[in-house]
Amino acid sequence: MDVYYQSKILNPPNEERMKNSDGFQPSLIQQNLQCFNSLRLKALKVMQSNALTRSTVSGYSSDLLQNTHQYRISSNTGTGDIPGISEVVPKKIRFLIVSYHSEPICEQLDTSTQMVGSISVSTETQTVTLSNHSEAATQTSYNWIPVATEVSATTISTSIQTSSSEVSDASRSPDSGLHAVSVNGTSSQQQFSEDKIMVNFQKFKDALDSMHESLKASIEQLKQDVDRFANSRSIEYIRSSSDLFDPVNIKYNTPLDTEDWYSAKDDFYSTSTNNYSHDKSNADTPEYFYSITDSSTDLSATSSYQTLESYNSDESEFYSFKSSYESNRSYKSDKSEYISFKSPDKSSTSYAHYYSIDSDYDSSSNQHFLSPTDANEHSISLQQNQDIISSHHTSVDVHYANSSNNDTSSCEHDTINNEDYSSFEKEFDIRNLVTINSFGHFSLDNSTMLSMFGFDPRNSPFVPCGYIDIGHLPETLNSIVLQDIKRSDIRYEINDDNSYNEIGRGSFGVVYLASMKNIKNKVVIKEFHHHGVSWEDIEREAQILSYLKGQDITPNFLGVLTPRKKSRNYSLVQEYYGHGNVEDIYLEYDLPPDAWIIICKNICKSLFQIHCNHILFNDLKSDNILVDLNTLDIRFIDFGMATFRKGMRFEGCSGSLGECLFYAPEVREGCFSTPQSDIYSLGFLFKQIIKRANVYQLFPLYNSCTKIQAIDRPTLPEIMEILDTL
Ligand SMILES: Nc1ncnc2c1ncn2[C@@H]1O[C@H](COP(=O)(O)OP(=O)(O)OP(=O)(O)O)[C@@H](O)[C@H]1O
Repeated sequence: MDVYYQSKILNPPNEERMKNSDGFQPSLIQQNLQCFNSLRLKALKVMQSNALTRSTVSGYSSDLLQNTHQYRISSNTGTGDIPGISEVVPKKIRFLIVSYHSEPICEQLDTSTQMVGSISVSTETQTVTLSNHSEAATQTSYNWIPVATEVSATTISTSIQTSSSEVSDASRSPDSGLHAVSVNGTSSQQQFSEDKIMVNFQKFKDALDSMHESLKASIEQLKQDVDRFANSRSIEYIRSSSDLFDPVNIKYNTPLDTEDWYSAKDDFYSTSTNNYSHDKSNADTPEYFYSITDSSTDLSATSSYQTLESYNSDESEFYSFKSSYESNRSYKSDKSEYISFKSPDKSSTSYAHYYSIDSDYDSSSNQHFLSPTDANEHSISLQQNQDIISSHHTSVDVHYANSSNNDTSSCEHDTINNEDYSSFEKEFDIRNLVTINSFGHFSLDNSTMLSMFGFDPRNSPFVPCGYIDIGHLPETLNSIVLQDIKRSDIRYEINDDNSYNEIGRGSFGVVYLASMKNIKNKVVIKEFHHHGVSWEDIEREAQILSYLKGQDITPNFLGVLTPRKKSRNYSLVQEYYGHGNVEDIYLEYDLPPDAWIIICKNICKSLFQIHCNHILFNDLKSDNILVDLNTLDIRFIDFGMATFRKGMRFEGCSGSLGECLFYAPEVREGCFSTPQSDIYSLGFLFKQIIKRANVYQLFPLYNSCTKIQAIDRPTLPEIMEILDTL
């Protein structure tokens, strides 16, 4: 107590101190906060403009091969069950990860589960389709407007599972496109009774129903706007997708240059993800096509793309595809109009369109021109962007009409075969072009994926959760060189009985107090048990500590101490910090609630910064957080479970984790951890602080952070916002 009150006078407020501290990087947090805020603002704006009063839906997949699924249905009334929260947390849309699987979900299904329904969200067609498989083919489609257009996928398929009888063949097949039991926010389907799942399903349906009502008017409005654009040069765009998700062909009359409206819906992954998320049974239908009709010249052309086969492994992805361009007759290139397909990002442009037929490619604006913009240009060329493709093969079949007439029956024929990795270019005479068909395959390796996306969409749970990739994160931390500490520089503190002064003991080792040459503060030596902890584990923890060094997240990390005897293990050396861990503090000190609130804020701030560095802590509990009672600042220790850029998963030991209640339920069930699972553990810590230190203000936060469904847990910026009001 004394220490605390004294500190209030002697030390500047914690925030000031952090700002002035050398290593602290406010930009990291600020940029991420900006990202969160812009997503939220965008969402709020859409909700307001659509008069969404009750609920809305947003969802996206950030994965090319269905591994990571982002899905959110947020009912604004849904937060009402937490006392006080509905006032504090206004209508918001959160972007939380639901589940993440590195292999097809079917492997995680118990044989006693049966698919009872599926939810498909398609940003391509802007529909949500609910299918209830337990009744005879009930399927309902809803229109929607994606609220977050920065990252969105074409289609997300989500299945609802429940416990009973057999898994259907469709859901077992890795290629079925049905995956991720995300409705409950986790893949822990066994944990829910059938009733509960049906109730949840109903809740989803209700939420979608009301969303549908609210959005209907704005969709109508959108259509009217588009119609208003139509002018005398009537070009008809017929846009369609697979009938599975879009039973209605949308027909719009727009002038050719209304590309903004058109491309607004072409989100980041639209063309690419679209191809991977459909059911195999749909393979005969072109999965993606544009059909363009120019009524003034009677020209029509169709461009289509279809994935024939795709798979991924740890090392690479492989796609085989068929794409074609077909026009009803040769094109009279005396027009200056052009149609452009614009993607917001270079990588998606190359990815989605490199196989399409380009007359021109403007890399600065990322535009592809399907027809020449200049009357004198009569050629188009096939291009591939070499940068992103690590292996490639394409064969192209080209048909020309005889140049003198438009008789397609007497076509000239040209075939290109490309077997090597280099880029190729071939010019065609567009005036007589009738069809181009190309078949091919390409694969992307991991490093290519990283260079394209800035993160590996199959691994990183951070970007989908709203954390941006600031600067260039390294792919791994393996290149960090660890500081070797000289044993002669260390002096262990000795007890009266000549034993080393042991200040802590955990499952992985013993922590001794010592002093070190040239280091003013005391140091701690964390010596790992000889058995059960490998050098690789120790090295990984040390690399994470080095990576976070200087950011005031951990006690100052000094390096690694090599054992003198073979019977001992390596040790990590850190500066001594604070007055004990959180558990020690609530057991030994009687801090007032407002001091605890400050400690909680500091914990959240540090955890947020850990996440901003794309690290998951994975072991958040009271004895892994040290508190300085002078400043009420904190430091995280024990990064033995932490992971960089990816989630952590307990392999096959869900039973033995029964005791570890601070782990999120989805993690206990064997799913990969995410920022949201750290938040569950944070909620569990709040609960302990409430119980041990009587800080009842934290109750609503404990409640929301420990929601069973990861999607229902708040994000760290939201938690910090609430803590600021306490
Ligand atoms: N830098 C430090 N400054 C002060 N005390 C420390 C420091 N590092 C560790 N300790 C003390 O030692 C205890 C055990 O440390 P740590 O959690 O790193 O060990 P562990 O073997 O990994 O434990 P666990 O069983 O939780 O995994 C801590 O709870 C804390 O009380």
